[in-house]
Amino acid sequence: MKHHHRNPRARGGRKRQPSRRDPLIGFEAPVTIEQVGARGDGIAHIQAPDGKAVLVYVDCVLPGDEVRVALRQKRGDGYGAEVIEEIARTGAFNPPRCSHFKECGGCALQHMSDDDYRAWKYDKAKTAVLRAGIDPEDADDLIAEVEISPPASRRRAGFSVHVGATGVFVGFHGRFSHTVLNVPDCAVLRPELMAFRSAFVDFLTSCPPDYARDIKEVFVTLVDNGLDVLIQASADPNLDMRQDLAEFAGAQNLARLSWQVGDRPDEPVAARHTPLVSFENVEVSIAPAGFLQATLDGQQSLVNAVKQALDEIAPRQVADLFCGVGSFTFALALHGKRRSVTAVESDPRAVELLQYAVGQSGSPIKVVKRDLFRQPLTAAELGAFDLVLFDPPRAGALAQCEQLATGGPEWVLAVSCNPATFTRDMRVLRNGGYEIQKVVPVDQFLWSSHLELFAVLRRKAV
Ligand SMILES: C[S@@+](CC[C@H](N)C(=O)[O-])C[C@H]1O[C@@H](n2cnc3c(N)ncnc32)[C@H](O)[C@@H]1O
Repeated sequence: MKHHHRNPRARGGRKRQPSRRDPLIGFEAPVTIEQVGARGDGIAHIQAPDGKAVLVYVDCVLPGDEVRVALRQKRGDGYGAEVIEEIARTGAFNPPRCSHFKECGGCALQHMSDDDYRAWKYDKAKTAVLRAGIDPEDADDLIAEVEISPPASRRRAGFSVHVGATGVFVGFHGRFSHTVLNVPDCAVLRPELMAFRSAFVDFLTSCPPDYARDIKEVFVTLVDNGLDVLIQASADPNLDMRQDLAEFAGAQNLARLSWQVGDRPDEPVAARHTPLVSFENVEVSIAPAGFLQATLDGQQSLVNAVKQALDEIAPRQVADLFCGVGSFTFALALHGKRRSVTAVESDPRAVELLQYAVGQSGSPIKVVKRDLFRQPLTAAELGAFDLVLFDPPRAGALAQCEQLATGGPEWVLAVSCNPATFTRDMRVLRNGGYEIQKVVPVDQFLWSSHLELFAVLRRKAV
């Protein structure tokens, strides 16, 4: 076989230049923090040696703080900068709630006072609503108070794992780094997840390092009857490791422990009880690391908002799009008067598990497997419903919103985990004749920059 060696000069290309270090990396300057940006970091400007204003993003600071920073890396349109000296702290600074706040990449805003934090999340919702084209005078009337999940309430976590010469680490990545940090006093996770994390560190410490080193991540979900755990690894466990894991699952009373290599299907190593969650008293099983709302409080806030809308709208035929295993589906079908629901989802496992729960409970729900990005419900199909709820992944529901804009029903309920795609989708719906009647911000990722938004939309009468 002939090999073609590429010679850039032979083809008139330029000789590759040795990479040159950015002269601003390492540059130090005093700054006053102007505001907290969308990702939770402080935003300020410094003057570079050439006189140009340079945007810097600074962690763990508040507006008004005066600090001396060193530029560490290029970040977007500016530079990530580290505080090397605190000159004057003027912001209402809350003592961080865990010992690893400054190093850990998990939370960005623990140091804000509770009132400022609430106001910051509200502003995030308001920015999304204003960008959707709502008149600034109307925005505050539309947006409800932010519903914030309390500390120690997150019921799902993906811990990174590193087993090496320096020890065993099960936790989160450091800020802008690949280093895995142990997080023994994380303030956002449920105590059951914290106890698991610590037991898993002990387990990996006692394992032969050769087995333990294959483990890259562990996903833990607290369900109604225990913990459902999925280990992501680079190789299959051998017989000894399987035996050890089964014993560990027993000792920790896990509901299920599964193992997955890359994208291959996961396999149960210890299936002790079927992991169950309950929606409107209907038990549903989840797939390993399958989607659930991040906190029970957040799920309840969203479901309550859905129920309130049902009470006001009294629909008869409902579509629940991107339904997962049914966090909203059973409320839509069973709250108050029973009504028929068509629930649509692309993930085959979620479809199967929801279908099973529907069959067992005799709920008036039809489950459909369909890819709503490629094949959204068409305007003609949407004619069968008087209410559509959609709850897409972070990418949003553009294709579906385009169909809703041309032929959607009178009422739409939108749930979003990404304010940017929420804004885009709301614009499409508003251009199609919908009015946003209400927005409920729901914060399930305490002290992070994430926010969920629930919106009620109604088609304007023509
Ligand atoms: C944010 S989750 C919401 C799930 C559910 N509504 C809940 O609250 O539990 C988004 C869901 O959309 C599903 N999904 C992702 N891409 C999809 C697509 N192209 N078509 C249909 N469903 C999709 C995911 O599998 C996931 O279940």
